Amino acid sequence: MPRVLIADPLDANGIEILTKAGLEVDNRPGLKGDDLKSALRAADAVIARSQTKITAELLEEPGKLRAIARAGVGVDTIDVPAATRKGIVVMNTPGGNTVSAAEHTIALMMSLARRVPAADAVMKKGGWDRNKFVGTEVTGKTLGVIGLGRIGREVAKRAIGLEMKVVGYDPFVTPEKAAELGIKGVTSVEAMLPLVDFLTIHVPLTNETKSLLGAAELAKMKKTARVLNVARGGIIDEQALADALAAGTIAGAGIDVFSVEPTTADNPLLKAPNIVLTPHLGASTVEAQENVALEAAHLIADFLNKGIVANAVNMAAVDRKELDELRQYVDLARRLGLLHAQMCRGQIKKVTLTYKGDLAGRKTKLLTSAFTAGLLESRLAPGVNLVNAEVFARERGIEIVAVASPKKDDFASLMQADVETDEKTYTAAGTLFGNQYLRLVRLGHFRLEAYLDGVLFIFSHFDRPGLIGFVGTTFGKHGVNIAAMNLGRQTPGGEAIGVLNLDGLPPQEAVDAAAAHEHIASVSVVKLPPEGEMPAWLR
Ligand SMILES: NC(=O)c1ccc[n+]([C@@H]2O[C@H](COP(=O)([O-])OP(=O)(O)OC[C@H]3O[C@@H](n4cnc5c(N)ncnc54)[C@H](O)[C@@H]3O)[C@@H](O)[C@H]2O)c1
Ligand SMILES: O=C(O)CC[C@@H](O)C(=O)O
Repeated sequence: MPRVLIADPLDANGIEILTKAGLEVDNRPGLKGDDLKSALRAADAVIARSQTKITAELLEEPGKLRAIARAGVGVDTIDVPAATRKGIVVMNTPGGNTVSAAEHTIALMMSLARRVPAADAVMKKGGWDRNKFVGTEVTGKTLGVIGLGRIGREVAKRAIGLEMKVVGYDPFVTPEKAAELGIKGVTSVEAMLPLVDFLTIHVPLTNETKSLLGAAELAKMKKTARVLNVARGGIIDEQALADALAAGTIAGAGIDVFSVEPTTADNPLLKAPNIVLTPHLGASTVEAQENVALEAAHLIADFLNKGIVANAVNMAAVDRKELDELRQYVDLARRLGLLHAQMCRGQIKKVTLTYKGDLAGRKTKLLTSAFTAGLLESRLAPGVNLVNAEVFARERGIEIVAVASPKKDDFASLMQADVETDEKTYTAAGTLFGNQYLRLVRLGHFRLEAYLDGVLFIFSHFDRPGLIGFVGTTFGKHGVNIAAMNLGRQTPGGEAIGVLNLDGLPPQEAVDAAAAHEHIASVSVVKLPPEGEMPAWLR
């Protein structure tokens, strides 16, 4: 029974989905250090919220772990490159907490504008001061939104409802699209800074967005402006913000997220004036927690039970229907990769995969990954799969190019793989006969129809009478049975290729004896999985 570790508190409905899906649930939120490490190794999948940081160190020996689901949006709490290298798929649940995060942003804005938390604290200490807490209206004020994705747009929609003017910046949203949303698009953060009364940030934490708002940026804002961060700690430089608040060059801040969580006593924002703080509560509503828990549980159950990959941040999505339709082609792609790995001589530089005919319109990213996994799996330690194959190829300096060519030639669908090494370019192409039988239909410039399973003896030769008989007799002498034979040639008497499907691996003496024939130019023995045998990642 596959096991799922629940690393952070998860809504009970999510746990129920996992149990009903026949999965064993290891519900131990809050594990740390070695306990977390061993729980991760013993699990097939893990569901985490933002408290648990899944680091490269935790994934060093991943054991059985195959999937990580983030019950939330930001995957900055997971070392995605490390997970990818280990072949672990990382999925998230965007959308489930969008409304909650947007509403929390508005809550912080209104709290700041009307100084609600400060007044509340004074009253609870017995005070009654009606002059100290004079606020500001938001109506007619300008809100700047950095990041016009799901949450940024929901915040903008609510701000428009509050009769605010909204300006927005997002490099992936055109000014026309922004205008459709009632937002005035600007072309840079700098252009927005002097205009706004409130500024809110809704971008992921990346190398590019780290310290997006530092001392220089804060200095460009109005002294009366207030800033909000319900995205990620570190996007606003905390020391620079604390200094600006203390100097009064910024009027206030509402902050939900911090560079170190839980915050430590030395966080400068804890002592800053005019600031409203919440401990990463953007997604903490009954509704959001139920949404993300259900979504994460479904993602994991579908992945472990059916091989469906959805919302993955490190591989192409694969739905059930696509997987069923493409499974044979994925198998074909991997086998072509395995074939090339065993035939190619020299250092592999570049792979060009051409998807022809009907295949051109399909989800070929999956096939590209499968080919690459096949190409690398015999050369690397076990663990190469659809998730990490292309990363490994890139790291080895192998360029992978995929080309779609809808024009049909001899076959309705064809996958051709050209592998360029420092010695020559090797070509092989395959297709499915009757939509299920895998066939090798091109090798170099020869056409053939060979099986793509078991042991293949491939020999390029000159088409001469008696040569095929010689090869058959040679293998016969060594007790090797030939199950099938396929020949391709261009002209009678010219260059030709032979592919024999053997019932077992031929002894080296038989191979050497065949290779010694004066009209045989080269030989390769290729071992492929038996027909229908697929790796775990494809079953
Ligand atoms: N506080 C919380 O509890 C909480 C809850 C949910 C999400 N979040 C955070 O909010 C972030 C945004 O979530 P979302 O669902 O809106 O994500 P999203 O992917 O829908 O939107 C992010 C937007 O940021 C834009 N962007 C990226 N880099 C940018 C840059 N340098 N400048 C301007 N725009 C840039 C992208 O184009 C995208 O449109 C998440 O990454 C997550 O870290 C926090
Ligand atoms: O786990 C949480 O509650 C926070 C989630 C939030 O930060 C997110 O990125 O979705």
